[in-house]
Amino acid sequence: MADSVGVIGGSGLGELVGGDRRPVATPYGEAVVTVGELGGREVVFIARHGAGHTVPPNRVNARANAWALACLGVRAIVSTAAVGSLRAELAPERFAIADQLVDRTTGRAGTFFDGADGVVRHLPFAEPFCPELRGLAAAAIPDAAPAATVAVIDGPRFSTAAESRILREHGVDLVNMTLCPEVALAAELGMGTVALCFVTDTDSGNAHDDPDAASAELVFRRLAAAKLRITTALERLVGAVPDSYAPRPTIDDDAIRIVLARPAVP
Ligand SMILES: CSC[C@H]1O[C@H](OP(=O)(O)O)[C@H](O)[C@@H]1O
Ligand SMILES: Nc1ncnc2[nH]cnc12
Repeated sequence: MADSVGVIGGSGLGELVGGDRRPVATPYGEAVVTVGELGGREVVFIARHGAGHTVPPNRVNARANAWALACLGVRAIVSTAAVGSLRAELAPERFAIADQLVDRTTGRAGTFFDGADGVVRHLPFAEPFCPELRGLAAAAIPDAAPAATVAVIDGPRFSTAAESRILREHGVDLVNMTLCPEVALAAELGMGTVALCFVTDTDSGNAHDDPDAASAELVFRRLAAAKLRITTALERLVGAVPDSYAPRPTIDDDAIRIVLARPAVP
């Protein structure tokens, strides 16, 4: 049987597939998954912020989520991310496929290889997202910008105008609060990721009275209005992942096996 595709739903996608939500105990605490169907195939769905957006970005248990998906046999992860845009050409309501990350988060548990049991590995991360999955996404969602550099900030507050300007001057296209360390943790467990970004706002805005400047109210309103578009794009992308999909080798299998054998805590 084909491997399930993992789907991590971001803001606005607390519920996506029918099926029972069930807790999975992991060494890092509980993950909540729903095994269901999307795009004609079995998916393991995780709502990043919980079903009712009760988990803020700085408290997402990304290690528990990645560990649960890997244990359930997932090899490809398709995620969604609401993003603020720093570029006029990436206007609100556009899709973009992330290809680079700038990690501006602090203090998040960002690795499975923290040396606790003597297993130390260093993830190659020049290409944080899986090129094969990005190519599939670009073909499946032709109106999406095919590449974008995303800076990930701690949140939950949005950026100041100065922070936003500095990111833009440093070549960043989009801003988000959750893709780090999620993408690296998935790669550490041998899973490939593609992130479908949906532009909800212009971050701190292009003028002091920019109506597209970020606010949670605006982000949720735009996500709600676009839910069908986002779900349809996800279905296409999930349906495009071939049964033969094999992630790029990242960390050696022995080390991954050791991480996945760690005892779950109830
Ligand atoms: C609700 S405003 C900010 C919130 O939206 C994004 O979430 P996600 O990446 O899960 O789609 C952003 O990262 C923040 O968590
Ligand atoms: N402007 C922004 N900054 C960070 N995360 C976001 N998610 C949606 N819009 C955002």
